[in-house]
Amino acid sequence: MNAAETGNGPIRVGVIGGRGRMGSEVCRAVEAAPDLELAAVVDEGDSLSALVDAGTQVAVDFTHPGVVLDGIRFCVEQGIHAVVGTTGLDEQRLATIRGWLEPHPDRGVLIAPNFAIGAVLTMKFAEIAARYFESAEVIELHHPRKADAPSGTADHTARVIAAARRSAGLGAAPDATTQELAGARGASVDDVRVHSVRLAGLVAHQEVLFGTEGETLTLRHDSLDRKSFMPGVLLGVRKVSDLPGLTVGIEGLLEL
Ligand SMILES: NC(=O)c1ccc[n+]([C@@H]2O[C@H](COP(=O)([O-])OP(=O)(O)OC[C@H]3O[C@@H](n4cnc5c(N)ncnc54)[C@H](O)[C@@H]3O)[C@@H](O)[C@H]2O)c1
Ligand SMILES: O=C(O)C1=N[C@H](C(=O)O)CCC1
Repeated sequence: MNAAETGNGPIRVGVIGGRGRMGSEVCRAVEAAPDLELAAVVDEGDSLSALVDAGTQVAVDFTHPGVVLDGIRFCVEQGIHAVVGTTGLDEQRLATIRGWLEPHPDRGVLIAPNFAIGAVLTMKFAEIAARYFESAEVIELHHPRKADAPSGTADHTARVIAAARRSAGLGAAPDATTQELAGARGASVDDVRVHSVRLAGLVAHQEVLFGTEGETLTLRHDSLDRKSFMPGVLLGVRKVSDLPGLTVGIEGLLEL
């Protein structure tokens, strides 16, 4: 059987970054699922060929923005479907992945900035709300060992809001700031301000603030434990072989 086919038995899953915070949680979740089998665990210093040697059908990647493309390319070339949670994959990098997939129409790569159902819903609600408010800003709050800022989720949320504002014909949000200490107004992602907090004790949290004359709306999501990401990751592992090509986000799998 081609590795890209998952067949009827348990799906053989390999985890890239399997000794990290997310990767080790994924290993536990896969081991606890009767329809999945943990075939390989790969981390820094290990060869990706261990995935092939172990007959991996679906690889899950939670590594680092600096190395994630290597794992995805390896999987596509070796006929292994990939479920990717690692952040830092901008439009240019997504285009590169689409290029790798072109000669391999049977392979699936699913990339999601956030696998937690509440975070996915927050982004959906933000998309709905965006057209009704003059102002929108995003605050993301994470543990201090996080490598990237802003978070992939905040970046995605800001872009979703910006697109909804554009299609509703909204211009720039009101802001009279002319004098600013560098960074005081956060980063501008597609003209939406994004603020990053790094605080010991946190896991992954986000607030989306909307405001207009006389009212505000705040959407808040909290991942209090990395277990919150596991149902989404396992859903991706089970579905990715039915999703040839590149899929971004799990909202389509949840039928939102
Ligand atoms: N999509 C989501 O729902 C979601 C949720 C949480 C975290 N993340 C993202 O997942 C990524 C990992 O987060 P984390 O908190 O688990 O980080 P972490 O630092 O705890 O884990 C990363 C692991 O990758 C390993 N690694 C580094 N280079 C490697 C290589 N070349 N080959 C194999 N393994 C390698 C590291 O040794 C480490 O064990 C980050 O980009 C983070 O933003 C996404
Ligand atoms: O802990 C992290 O790192 C997280 N990264 C993702 C992001 O950047 O949005 C998802 C939430 C947790």
